[in-house]
Amino acid sequence: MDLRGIVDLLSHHLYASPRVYVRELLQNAVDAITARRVLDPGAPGVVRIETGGGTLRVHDSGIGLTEQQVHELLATIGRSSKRDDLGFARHEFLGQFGIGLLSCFLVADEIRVSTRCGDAPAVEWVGHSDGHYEVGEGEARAEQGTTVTLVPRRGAEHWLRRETVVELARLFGSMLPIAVSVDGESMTTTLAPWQRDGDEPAGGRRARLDAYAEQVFGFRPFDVIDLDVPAAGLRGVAFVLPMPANPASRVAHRVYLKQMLLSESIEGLLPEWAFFVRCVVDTTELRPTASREALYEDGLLDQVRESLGGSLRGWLTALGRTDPRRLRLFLDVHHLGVKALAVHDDDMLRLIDQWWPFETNMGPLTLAEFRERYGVVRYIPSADEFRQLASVAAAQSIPVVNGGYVYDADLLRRLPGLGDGITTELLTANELAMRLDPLEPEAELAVRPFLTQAQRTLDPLGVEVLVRVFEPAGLPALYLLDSDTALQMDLRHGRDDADDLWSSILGSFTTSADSRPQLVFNHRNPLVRRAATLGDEHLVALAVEGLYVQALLLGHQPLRPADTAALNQSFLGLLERAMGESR
Ligand SMILES: Nc1ncnc2c1ncn2[C@@H]1O[C@H](COP(=O)(O)OP(=O)(O)OP(=O)(O)O)[C@@H](O)[C@H]1O
Repeated sequence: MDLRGIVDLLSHHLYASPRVYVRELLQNAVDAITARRVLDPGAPGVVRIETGGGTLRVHDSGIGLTEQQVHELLATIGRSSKRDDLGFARHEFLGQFGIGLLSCFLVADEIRVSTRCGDAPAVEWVGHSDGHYEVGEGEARAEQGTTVTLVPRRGAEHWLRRETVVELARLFGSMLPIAVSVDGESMTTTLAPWQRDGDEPAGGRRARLDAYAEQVFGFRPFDVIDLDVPAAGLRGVAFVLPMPANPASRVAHRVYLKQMLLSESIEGLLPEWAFFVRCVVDTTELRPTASREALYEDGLLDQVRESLGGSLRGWLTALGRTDPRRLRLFLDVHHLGVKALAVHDDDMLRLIDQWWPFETNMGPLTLAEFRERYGVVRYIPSADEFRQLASVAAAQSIPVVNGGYVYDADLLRRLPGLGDGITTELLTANELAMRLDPLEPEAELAVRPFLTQAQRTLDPLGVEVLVRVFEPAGLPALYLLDSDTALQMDLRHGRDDADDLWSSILGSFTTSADSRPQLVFNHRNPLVRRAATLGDEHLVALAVEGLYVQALLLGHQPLRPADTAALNQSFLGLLERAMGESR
């Protein structure tokens, strides 16, 4: 068979980079040692890699191959000694597909395998990338095991250089339980992040993990969370990011399979909401895809995802119980993620309820604190409306929460679902207007002429005029526009400006009720009282327009061209009157 097509397939479609050849060689060496130790548990376990001299040599003290196995296993694509009689991957091995050795053709033109199994004579197999191979008598080997020699392809020599091999052997093999060396230098670390050493001093493990996260992920973790899913033979550590993460960004984790690095960028290991951690895990049971760069989506992976999500949730709730100050610090950075989660998860909603300070018109308070002080959780679902109403509501002693930030209105709506007799209530501009005190009948009668004239002045601007008594007395008028009315106004404007078809479509959304924004004059305000008793109609009109625009500005409302015209008219008119009088 001509292997060139197969090599092309592997390099362009299966493996992300030729660097995986080191992983595949290490993996075969480790598997061979595992196989030998099944028969002889005390057998040596070393992998020595040598560079230089124009080739790369990988020696292992593994089980080796007989001549018959060489013919059967090395000369046939897809043949593997690591599957059982039924064709299932055998649990103790890393390999299973019978194609890994071919990845060496990504960097080599020739692969030589010199091997001895037990007392059988040594054999040498030489395979070429064009598909032909020879099998012959091997050089005598003092030790049982295998040496794989790669003769580089032209242009691929750099993949076999010492520095590259050291880097790749460390990357893929540093956590292996078997000693790996390159030109005599050890590649294996003493302790993997998920391992514990009884002799390690208190705080020593945390310092070690912090250093690991900094080196591998580039950040000093806010905290570390141990992960353990026995069903998947999974152990690991989740590092909590110390900075906000974009919930939409790809979250990739480092996954080891039986302590050999599978990939640095495995997605889908955790639930989507867990974007605030990066993990390093080792698993014995999850299955890799043939490229070994992703995990096979199966029921076990689902189970792992759920269980790891549970560990993160458990960490969060425990933090709330044991160290609320740190939980607050965590929420400062990751509240968006936790809120996203709380939209569907009661435990997280409780956490937000207890620990996340909301903006309220009585200062920042958690919802639990708010309830304790004021009972009903009254909230305004839009930040603009909150800004408009907060101070007036406060002056009437109506405490209210700003539910206008991302997820907040959803969370507030869900809050009563937590039970414990929690009640919430929406506060709209209209409701606030209804809570302002009406005038005594006599006073009401006295202001009627003023009200009629004010209404006439503001009719062209589409505003309804009211007079009420409210705090603070220093505020002459309040502009109230709730979101429903604002929508209706937008639709009406759109309908007036649009062509027939579009305007009939918009018309079907507008309600027949004539909802207009309201300007509420404050009868407690001395200026308003004076204006109400003025006989001078022109001056009243100027004052009403001026107070109207001031109320708009206080309510952070945008000025339409008609509002700006009213502002000019009132300002210039009042100036003129003032100058005329002083003349
Ligand atoms: N160093 C080695 N010592 C002993 N046998 C080996 C060695 N390298 C390869 N083999 C044999 O060659 C077979 C094919 O190896 P190859 O790497 O192509 O596939 P695999 O390891 O079985 O599976 P995968 O494609 O998943 O890596 C192995 O199943 C094994 O029997």
